[in-house]
Amino acid sequence: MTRSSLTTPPPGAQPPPAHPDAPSAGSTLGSHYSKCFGCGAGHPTGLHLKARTPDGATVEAEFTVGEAHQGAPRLAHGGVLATAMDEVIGMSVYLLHKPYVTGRLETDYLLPVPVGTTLHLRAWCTGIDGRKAYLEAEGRIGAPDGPVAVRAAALFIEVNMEHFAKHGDLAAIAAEHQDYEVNP
Ligand SMILES: CCCCCCCC(=O)SCCNC(=O)CCNC(=O)[C@H](O)C(C)(C)COP(=O)(O)OP(=O)(O)OC[C@H]1O[C@@H](n2cnc3c(N)ncnc32)[C@H](O)[C@@H]1OP(=O)(O)O
Repeated sequence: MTRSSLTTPPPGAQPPPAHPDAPSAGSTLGSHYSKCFGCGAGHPTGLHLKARTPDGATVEAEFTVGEAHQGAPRLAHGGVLATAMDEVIGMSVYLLHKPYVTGRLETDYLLPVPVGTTLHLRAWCTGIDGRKAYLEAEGRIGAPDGPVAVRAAALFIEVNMEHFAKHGDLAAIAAEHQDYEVNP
């Protein structure tokens, strides 16, 4: 991964220990919002990612590239692939058990991804430094140990629920999302 200094954890930053209330090894992770383009089951044209954590530290999901995801004929659009990486990384911050938003997302495209390909996505945290979470992800073609087509590195920033109240719709989160205390 040719990640920049902005997505590289500073010296000494470590992945956090497992949060006691975070999903445990073997858990399925629910969608954080039914209309989310990445994971919402209620989104008519979204990616509908369903994630799980095999070990409490990494998150896995699959994304099958369809007709609606093309850039060049029969090939996945790079922005759609970046969205899938953002989403699987976003799901991995579930394990931190705090609300975060994407601050920066860097993506390497290593192989073209034809329509019909199932990408096996995996994301994990590489370090925490204050409000900053450093995360990485990869998408492998056809199998969990298939060739790597996409890699991403990201900086997520911890926010409080006021972020969603001020800029979005906190009530919609409160109605669906029970993992965070919405009125601390
Ligand atoms: C509970 C429901 C969960 C739902 C999850 C949904 C997730 C999403 O939708 S993400 C959507 C896309 N992302 C966004 O919309 C975020 C938009 N950006 C923002 O709101 C703000 O810029 C935000 C919150 C990231 C940071 O603002 P703010 O809280 O004022 O913090 P700020 O002081 O600017 O930054 C904190 C630190 O992060 C660093 N930082 C912030 N953004 C970046 C960036 N893009 N690149 C590098 N560093 C950054 C700052 O330099 C600062 O570092 P330091 O502490 O060393 O000085």
